[in-house]
Amino acid sequence: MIRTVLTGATGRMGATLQRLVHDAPDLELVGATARGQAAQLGSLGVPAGDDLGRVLDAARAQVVIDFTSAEASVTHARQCAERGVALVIGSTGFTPEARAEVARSAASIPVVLAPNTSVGVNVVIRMAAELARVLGDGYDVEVLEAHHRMKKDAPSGTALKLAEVLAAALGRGQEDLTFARHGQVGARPKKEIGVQTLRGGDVVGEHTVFFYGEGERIELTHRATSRDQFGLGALRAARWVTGRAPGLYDMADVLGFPRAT
Ligand SMILES: NC(=O)C1=CN([C@@H]2O[C@H](COP(=O)(O)OP(=O)(O)OC[C@H]3O[C@@H](n4cnc5c(N)ncnc54)[C@H](OP(=O)(O)O)[C@@H]3O)[C@@H](O)[C@H]2O)C=CC1
Ligand SMILES: O=C(O)C1=N[C@H](C(=O)O)C[C@H](O)C1
Repeated sequence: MIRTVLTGATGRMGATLQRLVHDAPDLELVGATARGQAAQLGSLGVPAGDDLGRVLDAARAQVVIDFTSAEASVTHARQCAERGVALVIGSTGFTPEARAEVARSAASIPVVLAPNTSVGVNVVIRMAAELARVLGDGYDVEVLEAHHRMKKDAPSGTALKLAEVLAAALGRGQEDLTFARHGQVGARPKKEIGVQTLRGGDVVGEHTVFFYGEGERIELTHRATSRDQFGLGALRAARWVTGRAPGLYDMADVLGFPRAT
């Protein structure tokens, strides 16, 4: 049994993961954390609280699954590194500096950092890169994402990953990404990759890549209708990362895909 700790266990993903770990034959929940609502975790019967370090000291964990926030995940990565515990991070909203801090922790433990743990989305990311390579510069590329009204970061981590992978496939850079348009923006620069955000209701997560050509367009869409696929992918990542060599990995590594970027 893989001894597993969940951070953010009271959250939307945390609640999903509690159920999935409970149902998994090869994973055992040995600890849990939350922030303001940590008192709710008492009924789990495992070490719990608002401090991952203390929970890890009591739990003899092998892996932590972390869906909280980028800020919290940086601290969690440091706490795991200090104790030699493997880590799966699903949190999004990382600044380049926060990501670099996680990479520093990953020098001493294995870390999977994945803005989207659904297998389907990762297949779409791969297909999007392939389409971009085949279609080349003759098509205008736009990424559209939609999420529930409670989501804090924008654009989604998945949309950013798609944009990064598309830019790499087309030989473009960060300077070609445009995150919003308003006012007299002028004609669309040929190399621009637009990333647009919608927020509302209970949308679990939707991403579309548009390739707009002359007289045709191609749309590649993933729609999540439940959080279970994110959770099942995170469990797959937890099994894969436990016992690995230190390093910063992503879902492409977990799924055995060649790295897109
Ligand atoms: N990789 C993927 O496939 C997916 C990624 N996500 C990402 O996962 C993250 C969480 O999403 P979601 O579950 O919807 O968010 P929620 O707001 O529902 O849950 C966040 C959880 O994290 C806890 N938390 C926040 N800050 C801290 C902290 N400093 N220390 C400990 N616990 C903390 C909260 O505790 P409390 O409630 O007590 O404050 C809560 O339990 C987001 O970044 C989201 O974008 C979401 C879905 C899929
Ligand atoms: O916050 C969410 O809900 C989600 N966040 C991830 C992201 O930012 O890409 C993944 C998923 O679409 C749900």
